[in-house]
Amino acid sequence: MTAQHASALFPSATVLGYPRIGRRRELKKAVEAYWSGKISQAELQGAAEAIQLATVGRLAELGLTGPSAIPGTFSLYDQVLDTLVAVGAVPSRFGTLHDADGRLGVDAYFTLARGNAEQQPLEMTKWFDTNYHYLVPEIGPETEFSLSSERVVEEFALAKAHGTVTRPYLVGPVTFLALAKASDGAPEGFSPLSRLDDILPVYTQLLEKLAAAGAEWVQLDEPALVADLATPASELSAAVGRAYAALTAGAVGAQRPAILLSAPYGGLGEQTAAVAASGVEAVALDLFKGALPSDAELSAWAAQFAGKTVVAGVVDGHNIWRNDLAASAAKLDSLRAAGERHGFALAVSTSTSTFHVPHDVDEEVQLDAELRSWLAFADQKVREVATLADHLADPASAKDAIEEATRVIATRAQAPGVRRPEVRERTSALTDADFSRSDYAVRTQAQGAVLDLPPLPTTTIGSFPQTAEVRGARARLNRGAIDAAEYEQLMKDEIKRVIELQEELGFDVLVHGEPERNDMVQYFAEHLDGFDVTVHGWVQSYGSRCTRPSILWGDVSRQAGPSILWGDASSCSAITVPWAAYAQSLTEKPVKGMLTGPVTILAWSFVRDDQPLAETANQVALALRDEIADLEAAGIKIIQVDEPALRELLPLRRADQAAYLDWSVKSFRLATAGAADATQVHTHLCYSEFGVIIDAIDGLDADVTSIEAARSRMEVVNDLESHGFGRGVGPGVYDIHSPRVPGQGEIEELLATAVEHVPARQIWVNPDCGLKTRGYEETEASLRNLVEATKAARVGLTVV
Ligand code: MET
Ligand SMILES: [Zn+2]
Repeated sequence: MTAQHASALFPSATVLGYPRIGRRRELKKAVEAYWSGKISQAELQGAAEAIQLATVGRLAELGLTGPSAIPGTFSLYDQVLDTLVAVGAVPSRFGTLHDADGRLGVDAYFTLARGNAEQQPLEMTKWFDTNYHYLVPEIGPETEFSLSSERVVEEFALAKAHGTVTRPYLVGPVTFLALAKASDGAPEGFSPLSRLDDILPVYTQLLEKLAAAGAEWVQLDEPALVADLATPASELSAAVGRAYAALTAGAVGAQRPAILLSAPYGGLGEQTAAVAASGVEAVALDLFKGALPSDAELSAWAAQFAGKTVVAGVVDGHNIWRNDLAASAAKLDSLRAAGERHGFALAVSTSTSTFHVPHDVDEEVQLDAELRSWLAFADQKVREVATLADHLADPASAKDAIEEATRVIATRAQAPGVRRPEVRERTSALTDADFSRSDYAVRTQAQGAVLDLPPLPTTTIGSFPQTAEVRGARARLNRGAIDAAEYEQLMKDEIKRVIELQEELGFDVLVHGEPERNDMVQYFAEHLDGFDVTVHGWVQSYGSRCTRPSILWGDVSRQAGPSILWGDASSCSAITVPWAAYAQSLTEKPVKGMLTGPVTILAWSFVRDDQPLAETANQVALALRDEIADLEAAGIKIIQVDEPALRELLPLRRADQAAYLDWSVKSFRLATAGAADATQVHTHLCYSEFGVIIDAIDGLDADVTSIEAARSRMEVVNDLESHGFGRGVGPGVYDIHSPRVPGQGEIEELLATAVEHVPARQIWVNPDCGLKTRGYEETEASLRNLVEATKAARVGLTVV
């Protein structure tokens, strides 16, 4: 057994992180007000501090009382960006963002996140298998590292001044570099992880400052260790060894806080040995997604952690179902026994940060009380963790709470709507034929006869800017201030405006603009049985952007009853048909019908955990298949089924990926395979790491696929080329995540790159994603440039 470190004891209960957007999205409001010049930097700072202090107060109230039990996981925008500015790793393309004192201030921080007139922002991509997007560091041989922001120290000092010693959080050095991309100028094959030795001194310096400020523990987050990334596993292990040898070299207390290395989102697998061998004082393991070793292997596994604290993440931080406390207590009991034999201490935690779930179920008073009793949001999870810590201290004290959880979970299984025979009969009767369309060649011909499209057809991804009027109309409908007929008219007016705008701009394939959709998943959830929606259940998606995932708790089908909208037409159970049909009635050009695909509906909802995802996906797919049939019957010739989340649910371990891709691709095919040959099926995916799942995308068998490409400067066309992707594809030429208007010349260049790599007959021209969050002014200017650039690109183009 190694010597016990002279560090403070780790608290018995903690969470790995907490929502930072505020219970009423106060951070979103403050940050956006700052961006638009409505509040000063000091006011923004005041709002940020108020959220941090409210969090500390709330977590203490919920039972995180010991020193260092409360994580300092606040962020103004993104935790990877926080770490990037702390170590000063500004990509050289931004020039000088540091001030005269070598600091990166708030404006530099937001420039990296949002870009400026000359520079695109940092690329954004999904954080592990979640719907959270982080900013991707760009690291090259030229990147200079220097301590450039002490925000994490200041945040710690703020809480301390108010009486609480928190546990500061940073993305660990291995994960920070493993998630970085090579900078533009870096030589071929350059690996950001090769800069590890250069970044470590800055972390050491920061740890020293934290210790000086009184921090007893720091949390270094290393989720890269639970995923199979491009970096070989042996290199990651070696990096963990080097990094934590350096970071633990100083004495705890005087030179650094004790270190909690956290590994959320899955099991450490073969990285366990490297982590256990490192000198860190505590390790947080995801024991919800990851598993405890079998009884036979437990002892050898446990022996590795001698002298440390194992922080057992037994409460899922990533979904909203009430924890099976009895099962968690059993895991903890066997861990405790192992810990007693092998000399490690034990603490209880969530498996991941809870910022993937909303704040508090008790806010959702409109939900059925029974459904509410099945759920645990962040605050409830804190209580669950505290209960389990009580169990470890004194089993009798937690007995009632554990039994209550067992009882509630049992009632859920029997509740009406959870299993409906008519839905299950349909999914169990499916055969292979239900999953396939005719050959692509046959379809292209049939579609060509119906659609008369120019080369490089232009279109958008579906949504147009959601104006304050549109959102206001929906709020008034919900309040009862206007009736359904009035609301319907307002939406129709908006659709008409959007159709006229697209005609005027010269688009080839139009959209109705999706004004009636508060959210692309929630809208469907509201029209399907088996779902419920929340009022305050916001979670951060990126920066100030939040989504409100729906709750998929029962068997899914289209609702049988009439909708409150569309008078007589409502006797059918259609979700989108009347809006699409209305839009089509206004123009000769084809209007795309817009659906959200089954995988995305699952990924962006909180999904039932009581059956395989494949079964749930097929239920949703059948509902969409019914909708497609109704759209065709209403004269819609192009139908887009968005699957922006296909990549997101991809398991982090390679060994699990094939099974996922099989059911996810099949569910999309099940949704779309009922379409006639002449109906052109589109899909939309919004991320740029296309290469990873290109076979799956091919497997979707969509006629046209639009994807993100502008932010990553068309890198995706290389993947398309090397794969020999043969169907229609629209690599986005306008990054809608930033307010920047792309110039016509810039778009022409992107298109030139695209047609160099992919046959022009396959190319579509479109933005990266929907325009919902943009303002009209910048959108119109950007779309005008897009259409004009396309016209220029068509000149002299030979399409074969
Ligand atoms: C996140 S993907 C968005 C697709 C949707 N059709 C839209 O345009 O908003
Ligand atoms: Zn998108």
